[in-house]
Amino acid sequence: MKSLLNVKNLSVHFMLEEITVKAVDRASIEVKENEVLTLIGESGSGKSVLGMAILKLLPSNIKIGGRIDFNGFNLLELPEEKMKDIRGQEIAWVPQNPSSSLNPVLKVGFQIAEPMEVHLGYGRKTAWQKAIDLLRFFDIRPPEKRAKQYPHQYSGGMRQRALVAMGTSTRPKLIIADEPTKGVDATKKIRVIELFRKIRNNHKPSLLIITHDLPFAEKLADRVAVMYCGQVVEVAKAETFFNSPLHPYSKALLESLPSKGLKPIKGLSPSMIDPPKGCRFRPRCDYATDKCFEEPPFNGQVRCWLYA
Ligand SMILES: Nc1ncnc2c1ncn2[C@@H]1O[C@H](COP(=O)(O)OP(=O)(O)OP(=O)(O)O)[C@@H](O)[C@H]1O
Ligand code: NI
Repeated sequence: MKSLLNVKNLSVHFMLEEITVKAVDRASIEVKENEVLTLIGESGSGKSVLGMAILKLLPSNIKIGGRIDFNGFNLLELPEEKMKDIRGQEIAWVPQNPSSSLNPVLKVGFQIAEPMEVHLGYGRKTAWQKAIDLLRFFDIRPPEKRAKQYPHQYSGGMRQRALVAMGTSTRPKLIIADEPTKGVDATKKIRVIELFRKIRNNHKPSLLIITHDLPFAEKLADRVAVMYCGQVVEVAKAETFFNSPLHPYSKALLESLPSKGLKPIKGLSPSMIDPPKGCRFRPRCDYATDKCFEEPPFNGQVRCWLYA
């Protein structure tokens, strides 16, 4: 499969008054055409920052390094003008909180139709009709009536599906979804899974799904990338990963699942201001040796001296 997105050695540092938060540190991920990559890891490991960096949605007090190649361009070098087109048409961002991401004073149908008018050049009527088709596709019924309603008239699940409809209306090549199961109860989670499967079968985009919900990731992923303290520590095929993870952190993460014994990971997440030297998981790792005070190598799959 051809590569669509290639994030190489990306670093994102928040420059605060007295401190620097190294939220992402030389992270590399690749998303191929028509594949689903899930980015997993504990809260605060830098997943959302990495996702937002791709769309350049971060505040200005950051220092950013590395490159983000998308479809032949390094996004970090693209002017804001061009980034707007990319955001409107080629890469969709489905944010974490559907409630605050829809405009409360605009009809949902309009919010779905507008990007198609702006970016695909559709006339108002055609765009409205397409918005209704999309609402139907995403099971928001009756679509004609729902299109004329405002976000507060929708349930939480419907708002999330409407946001996805909005993000996918221009048939982007890449969809980045941040924690799509956050706040979704177990019975409704299956619908979110179906939703992404449907998008995938329909217009065959690539998906980057950011989540700390491992069972959810397992149901959708072709490949998995694991983040720990701002770094990507393992990348693997989903099936291989969920059966036999390599990195000690990945192993611990899977063992902490209810289905695998609910064994909590010992110790605390390290600081991103002053991360541990060498391997960042070393202070919590059962396999650590003196070697681990040195920066672990990355052989393309796992960042750990055990596999060097
Ligand atoms: N605007 C900001 N200014 C300073 N630090 C920030 C900012 N945004 C995020 N951070 C820090 O960057 C780090 C990574 O945050 P991020 O939101 O990417 O984590 P995450 O892996 O997405 O976690 P979660 O699963 O909780 O969403 C955290 O330490 C966070 O406090
Ligand atoms: Ni996040």
